[in-house]
Amino acid sequence: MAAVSKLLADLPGILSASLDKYPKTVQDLKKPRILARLLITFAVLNALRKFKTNRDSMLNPLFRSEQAITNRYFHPLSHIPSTPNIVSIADKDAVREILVTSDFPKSEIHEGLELYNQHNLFSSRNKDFHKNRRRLVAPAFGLQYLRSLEPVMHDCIHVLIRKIDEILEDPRSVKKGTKILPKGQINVCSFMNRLSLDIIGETAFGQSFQMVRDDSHPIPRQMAKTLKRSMQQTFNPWMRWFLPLDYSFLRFGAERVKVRREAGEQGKRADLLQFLIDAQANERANGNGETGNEYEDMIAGKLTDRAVETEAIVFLIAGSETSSTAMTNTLMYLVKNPRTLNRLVRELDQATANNPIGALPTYDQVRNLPYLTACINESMRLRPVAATGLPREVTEDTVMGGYNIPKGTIVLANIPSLHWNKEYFPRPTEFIPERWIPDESAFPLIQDFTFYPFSAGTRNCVGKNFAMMEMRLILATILTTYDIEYVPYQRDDYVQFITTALATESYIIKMSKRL
Ligand code: HEM
Repeated sequence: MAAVSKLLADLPGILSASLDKYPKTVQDLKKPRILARLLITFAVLNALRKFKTNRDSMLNPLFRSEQAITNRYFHPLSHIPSTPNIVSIADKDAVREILVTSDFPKSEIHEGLELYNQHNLFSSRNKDFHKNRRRLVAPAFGLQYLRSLEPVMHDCIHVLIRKIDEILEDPRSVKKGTKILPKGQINVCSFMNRLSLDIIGETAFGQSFQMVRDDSHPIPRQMAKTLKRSMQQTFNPWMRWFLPLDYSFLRFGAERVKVRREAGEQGKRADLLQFLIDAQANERANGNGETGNEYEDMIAGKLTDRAVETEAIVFLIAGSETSSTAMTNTLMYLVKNPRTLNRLVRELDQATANNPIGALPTYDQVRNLPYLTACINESMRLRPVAATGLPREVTEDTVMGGYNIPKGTIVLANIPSLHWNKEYFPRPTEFIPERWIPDESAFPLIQDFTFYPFSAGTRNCVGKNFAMMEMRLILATILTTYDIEYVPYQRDDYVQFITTALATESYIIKMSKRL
């Protein structure tokens, strides 16, 4: 202790000595000393605060004071070792082993998505918890239940069509402060993002964010900022000292659940939130509800009130940018490949030929269209949402692809490399939807376990059916309502924080109403 206090006392001198190499005046000499003192005070205060939060969360695993929610000084990755222990794997058999056969648990990095310091379906590494929670939540994404969401999705898509029409008519009718594009041009990246937020808002919280209409709801923006910053902090831990994370968007989830509960029988509607509330009520009625021991309830995956709020927020995080990026990418590949675009439009026109004017394509009309599915698959092959791969932790010494992998190693199922491997996908960088249609493909049949846009095994995407339904409905509507065309000279590179998105958050295409 004495040595530490001596070091602290000497530090300003040590720091300022290096800064003072060429002091000019007495004032110049003092400045670095003051700065050094300030920095040390700041560091000590933060260390104390971090220690306290750490201690609190160790004493109570469900530590959930307002401070823990809104200002997480303790980050689960703060003790990650600095030596690299990650192996990136793109061999199809090894990837299958990681995700399916051995079903290795998710890596520590996923804990960055723990909310209220509790496990949730996406973040948890605890297999028992995950099994129990997934059993409760998965039926919400069954095809039967999803069908009841079609009218909600249609309502949101109608708003999109109205908004696009408005902008095509008058390009200045965008939100104040947004760049006004030349007449006939639409930023589809922005609209796909806003539409998927509205849909998940409606289905997971019973309320659209009205992002398509107004683009001004604070919650999506605040959430995106926090998650982005959280990922930046994972790789640059020093940022935690200066930029605390703002988790106040969690309150939105809590408020929406409260509103729904208070509305009682009359407020019931068929959506994901109602499913969670009903599942909780069923568990309680069957005597399988919470025991009152918060920690045990969490590990057992019980649907506590907090769990209902958290899972709804998880749907918002996992189910918005993912679908919107996949749709933007598909539109981007289509405008760059007019022959493919024409063929898809023909398929959609045929499927919806009997629709009255203005009616949107229905799920029944689009769910089995081979070319539409092929185009979506091909775009997710070229640009998988998990662009940096899926990290898993090896729980015992193992041999994979002839290599010894010691316990504790992070194995990264490198999905993009797998998808771009010419052994599995000839002419891998080209957008060729025909490769997904066995009768038409010029290539050998696509092998099993080479395509993982939604991952695989126990941790595969629970929202896959939801996403496919949403993407089919939206793409079919856009392509049967508008002619679309490529706009040259724009960036289309992408970045990944939690999921993948276009770096510029913009992709512009020409649109005109079809006659
Ligand atoms: C095109 C759209 C989507 C893609 C490509 C996608 C992809 C993925 C992938 C690759 C994973 C595994 C992540 C990992 O192992 O680290 C995953 C998990 C998950 N996704 Fe999706 N997703 C999409 C849409 C959705 C939607 C719409 C929802 C919800 C409404 C959703 C909810 C989830 C959840 C809750 C998990 C965690 C499942 C578990 O661990 O049991 N996703 N998704």
